[in-house]
Amino acid sequence: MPNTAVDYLHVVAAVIRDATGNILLAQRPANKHQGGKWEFPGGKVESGETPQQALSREVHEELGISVEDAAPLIKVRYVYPERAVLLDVWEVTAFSGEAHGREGQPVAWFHVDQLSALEFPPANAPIVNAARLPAHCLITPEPQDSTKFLQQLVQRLQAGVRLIVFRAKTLDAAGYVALAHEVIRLGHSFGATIMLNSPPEMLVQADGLHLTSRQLFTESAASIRDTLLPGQWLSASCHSVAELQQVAMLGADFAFLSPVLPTLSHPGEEHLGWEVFAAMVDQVNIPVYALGGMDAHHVSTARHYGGQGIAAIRRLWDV
Ligand SMILES: Nc1nc2c([nH]c(=O)n2[C@H]2C[C@H](O)[C@@H](COP(=O)(O)OP(=O)(O)OP(=O)(O)O)O2)c(=O)[nH]1
Ligand SMILES: [Mg+2]
Repeated sequence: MPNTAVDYLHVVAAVIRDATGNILLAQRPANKHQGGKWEFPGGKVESGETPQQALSREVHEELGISVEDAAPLIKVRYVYPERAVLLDVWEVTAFSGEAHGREGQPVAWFHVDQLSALEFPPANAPIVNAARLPAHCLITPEPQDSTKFLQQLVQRLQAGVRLIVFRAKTLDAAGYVALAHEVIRLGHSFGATIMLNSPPEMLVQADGLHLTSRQLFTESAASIRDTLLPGQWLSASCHSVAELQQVAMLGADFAFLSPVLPTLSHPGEEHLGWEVFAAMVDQVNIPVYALGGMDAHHVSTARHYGGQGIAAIRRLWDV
């Protein structure tokens, strides 16, 4: 929860990707705060600078490259004993020049899967998650016919979907397990991350557990993180700041916040709108996907308002 009484030092940091998706990291000089650890290049915003100007300046000073395209990725507040920082993280998707450590610091390109094995400053866990997570998340619609469902799933995987919450409320336990087995097998053949709602016997093969907002305040939720294997993701659906804060408190890795826009399934229902979405996301340090009325075109808007990207059911399924 952001503590407004604290004076946060505004720091910009860059998740710089090359054409293959690898990420550029630098090692903090030993004599600096959090010295020796890997970091996303960046530094303090100087007075009179916009965050984007500070980002371009820091990246050029530290790496000798020019930022050509950048978009907000995540904001993280963290209170160290020595100082409180607001890490304002941008994704740099286009740059010119050859990156090198201009201040003598080691720099290296890493595959995203290598990131979780590196030592970062303690504030960085949500940034690493945001860097690893895609901008789109597919929540599966209720399966009517298993064969057709799996064919459509393969099409979505072929189209590039890499994060999927497999949800099926109408199947019985045996039906869910049987279909989950196939969803995991197909998803993994594309390198996709498959999240399940339940049940535990399938969870060992899946990449994580997704909680409904109703499950967030139950007794079992408090220790749910401990029931997962190392490296498995925990996520949840939210509709309020209280729920988002609970998700962060449970140690979850990401959340969905809905409904951001009017939906086809609940046309008359009240929705948050982008400004409220942004204000709510700003209260927590975890990646948040906008859900409700979203399609693939809303990704840059979602990022602009502080989101990780968009999550959708029908509009990512029936394309
Ligand atoms: N750049 C960067 N800073 C981070 C990360 N994680 C993290 O906790 N920090 C903290 C460490 C520092 O307290 C602060 C960045 O300040 P800094 O001293 O490196 O800033 P700077 O590059 O402007 O350095 P300087 O000119 O003052 O030497 O943010 C990260 O991933 N990247
Ligand atoms: Mg720096």
